Amino acid sequence: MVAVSDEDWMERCLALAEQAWGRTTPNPLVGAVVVNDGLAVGEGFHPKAGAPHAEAFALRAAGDLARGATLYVNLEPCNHHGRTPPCTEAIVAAGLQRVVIGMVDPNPIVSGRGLERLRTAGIEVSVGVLSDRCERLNEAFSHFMRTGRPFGVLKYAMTLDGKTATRTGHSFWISGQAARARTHRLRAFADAVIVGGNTVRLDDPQLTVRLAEGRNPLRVVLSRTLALPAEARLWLDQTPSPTLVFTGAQGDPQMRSHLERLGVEVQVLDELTPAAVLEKLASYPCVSVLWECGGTLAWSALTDGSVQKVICFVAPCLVGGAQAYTPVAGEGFAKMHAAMRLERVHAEPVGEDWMWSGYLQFNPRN
Ligand SMILES: Nc1nc(O)c(N)c(N[C@@H]2O[C@H](COP(=O)(O)O)[C@@H](O)[C@H]2O)n1
Ligand SMILES: [Zn+2]
Repeated sequence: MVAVSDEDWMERCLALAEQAWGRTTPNPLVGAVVVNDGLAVGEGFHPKAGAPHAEAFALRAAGDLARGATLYVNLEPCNHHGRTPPCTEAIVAAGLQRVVIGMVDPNPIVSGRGLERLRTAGIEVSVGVLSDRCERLNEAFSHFMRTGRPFGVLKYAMTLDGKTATRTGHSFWISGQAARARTHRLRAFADAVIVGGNTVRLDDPQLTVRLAEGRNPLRVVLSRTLALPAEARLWLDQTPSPTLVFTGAQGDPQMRSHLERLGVEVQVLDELTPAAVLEKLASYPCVSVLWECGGTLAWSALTDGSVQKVICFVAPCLVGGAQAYTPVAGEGFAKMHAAMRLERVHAEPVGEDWMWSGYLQFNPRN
């Protein structure tokens, strides 16, 4: 690879890190490159939690050529004994001259200590190369580290007249193949995909990754009453990944027994709210969740701080009808000035559709 600037090498780190997309939970996505005399002499990425860190792979590949070289890595090297030894010690021992870092590690047991250790050893350290891209790649990890709660992404597809189904509830398919493949890539990253009982009744979804590379997420259903179909693909086929149902005290006991007989775990919460569900999922650990639910649950998740990012696919078609199927329903606001506004908004074409994404403005849980 011909690369000349720090940014180019950091770009390579990001590409390496992405090779473990969806496989590192609860750890971040990290890639590293050792560059000696303008040439990459060692590369690596963190493949999964418990495995060596990206820096360890890159240093191992570089061997003696690491001496006097520069290490590029998108996250601050760790300086703690976790499941693996501290990368800072390996970097010092390998005799690197310079370390270029994309972002400081938000993990409080690392944050800043890795930089300090390297500088104390006389290594030149530069921080913040392609920092926006590095932060975005590990936005879920950063949120989880800061708040202890999973990063929530609300994803939906709608027609140009703002509907998520026709007046009869038919919704296959709103968006085209490319947008659906993009959704599957989001699923491959999320630790859990969450829907409500209505979505199970209406769509009988599988919530698996079929149009992209990657592993299947935990499949989660929220249902206050457990008024659910006895036969649904989420319970009849649990080979792709387990299904977990959350209900409240008024959940139908017969349906609960039926689901449990099929091997579905049912958890009863005193208060069935999106925030309470995320609190439970945090301990799995789920670092990120994808809300693929209908409008009523989407409203609850948005208003109780369980969504940090919104991704909306807009399909160039119109279906008319009343307001039955809208992406966000619930009580709604009375005045426009109360609207939840997104920041860092981005729009791009995906096949014949457009994908809009943005982040919810400050909320104590964001
Ligand atoms: N810089 C860096 N490179 C990697 O490849 C990493 N996986 C990390 N992770 C940091 O270390 C923590 C995990 O440590 P163990 O794998 O359990 O030893 C993780 O929370 C990050 O802070 N960092
Ligand atoms: Zn490390």
